[in-house]
Amino acid sequence: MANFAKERDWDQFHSPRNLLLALVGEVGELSEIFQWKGEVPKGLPDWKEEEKVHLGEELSDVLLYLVRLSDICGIDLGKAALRKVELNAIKYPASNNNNNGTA
Ligand SMILES: Nc1ccn([C@H]2C[C@H](O)[C@@H](COP(=O)(O)OP(=O)(O)OP(=O)(O)O)O2)c(=O)n1
Repeated sequence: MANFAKERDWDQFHSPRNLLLALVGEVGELSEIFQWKGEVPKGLPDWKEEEKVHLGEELSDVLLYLVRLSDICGIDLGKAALRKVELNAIKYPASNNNNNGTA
């Protein structure tokens, strides 16, 4: 993403705030795919191939803007995410199976 922006002289647009707004916009586009459908089964067995391709595109847009936002903010997202998984494991021990994550 850093190379992609540099090659197009887009660093000027990729400020933290702009990237956050772009990310939220793509989350909106992702939400539109599920809008009005009601609950859908895991694996989306009834979806057409083109709908799944579209879903993959919107998921990717969210991921790419998230990665770029993290980079531009000087956050090592891989490292931060692994640390967060460790923190989650401490907060929600596997032995405590009555805790569904809402407490
Ligand atoms: N200033 C920009 C514009 C685009 N992109 C990249 C990141 C996203 O992966 C994708 C977003 O492109 P679009 O804004 O064209 O959005 P869509 O692909 O969702 O197109 P549309 O909104 O027409 O569905 O391109 C980027 O990094 N910086």
